[in-house]
Amino acid sequence: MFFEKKVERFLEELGQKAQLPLRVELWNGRFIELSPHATVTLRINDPAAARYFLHPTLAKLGEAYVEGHVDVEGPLKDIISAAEGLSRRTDATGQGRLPLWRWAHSRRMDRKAIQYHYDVSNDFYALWLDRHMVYSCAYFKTGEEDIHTAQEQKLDHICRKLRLQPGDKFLDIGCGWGGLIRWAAKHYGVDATGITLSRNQYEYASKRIEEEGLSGRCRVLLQDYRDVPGEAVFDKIASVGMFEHVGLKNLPLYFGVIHRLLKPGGIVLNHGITAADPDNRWAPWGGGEFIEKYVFPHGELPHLSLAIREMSAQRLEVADVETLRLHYAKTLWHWAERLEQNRLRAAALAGEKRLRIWRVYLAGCAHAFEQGWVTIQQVLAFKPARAGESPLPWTRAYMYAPARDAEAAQPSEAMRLA
Ligand SMILES: C[S@@+](CC[C@H](N)C(=O)[O-])C[C@H]1O[C@@H](n2cnc3c(N)ncnc32)[C@H](O)[C@@H]1O
Repeated sequence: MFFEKKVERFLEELGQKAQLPLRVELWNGRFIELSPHATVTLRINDPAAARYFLHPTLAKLGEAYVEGHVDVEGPLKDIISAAEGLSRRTDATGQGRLPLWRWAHSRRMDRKAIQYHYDVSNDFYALWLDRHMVYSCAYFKTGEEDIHTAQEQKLDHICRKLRLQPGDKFLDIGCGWGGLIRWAAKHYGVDATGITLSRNQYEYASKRIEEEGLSGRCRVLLQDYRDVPGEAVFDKIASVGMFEHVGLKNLPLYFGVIHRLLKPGGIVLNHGITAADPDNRWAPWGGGEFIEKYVFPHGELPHLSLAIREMSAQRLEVADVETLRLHYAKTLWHWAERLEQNRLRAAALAGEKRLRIWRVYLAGCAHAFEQGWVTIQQVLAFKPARAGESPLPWTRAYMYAPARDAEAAQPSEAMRLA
């Protein structure tokens, strides 16, 4: 009883101090209005759940919702802003924690983490991803495009940056449901191989490769990046939304594998989320803890400077960096809204708890990118062949060539000193 009163008082005080667009409905039917213009209703279902609100963080609030102790109604953006507002009351600075320990990232540990996130249900992912099932930041040219167009633009952007040519041996590390390998084989005439640790993705991608008549020049393997054999096998390598799973400890190993697999003069594009914090701190206000516990177990984000350092240490020469932070905020809002529109079906396919996790995660990450708590870059690099040569042209014009198939036929000249 004392506890319940304490929570009621805490929430009332909060209402006076913080202007949050929030109406709280308590387990006893009482309402506490935190603003005269509330757009979000938070229902606390039982007094025991009040413990989440004494020192709220994004992790605790997310957990209260995922475990069914609270329900929430209102526009997604307002819900996430209100959650941040509550967390700011607990900790004004919100500084994320330092990665004091580092996960071992053994093959077994990584496989289990990947299965947890990706082997949910292909139909569940199909409800809110685009028609190619691309599960990474899209590329917008106006910001008005739908998610299907923006993802196709992203696939082209990557293929052009890599200067894919007919006959190139192309590897996509962490290929997901195979969107990029199918696109590259179909439109750029490459021989494409994708690897993934998710059986669901492997089965889905294999089926679509066959259905689209790409067998023979496009394949997917169920394989860990550490186990791809050979040396100087590929002309071009992409890794898109995958290196977040590698772990800080294994970055030298990961970039070392890429260096081993690339032919001299070969090009790699590493597209991945990075920590905004230069010391690789987790996302603030408990956001990182929620992701670790419920979404991407053992994911770790390096700051861009560390990513570039580790690439360079493995003798990959960094040529170009593009930040896509707001592109990812927009992509995530698209996914979150599409999931909202399909909530009933999503719960039927993946279960109510998973739906709740994904609602928090998609809207929460959209907010995190919007606020600059995390960011994302495409880093283009190459394995130098000879001094005085680069496989890339003098200008960036090649990245924006108008027609993919025409460009593939007429590549621009690579840089070379006479
Ligand atoms: C966020 S998804 C991105 C998928 C795809 N690149 C896309 O853009 O749609 C991450 C991918 O990385 C793969 N992955 C993670 N760790 C891996 C590892 N150790 N070896 C191979 N693939 C891995 C997962 O299986 C998954 O396919």
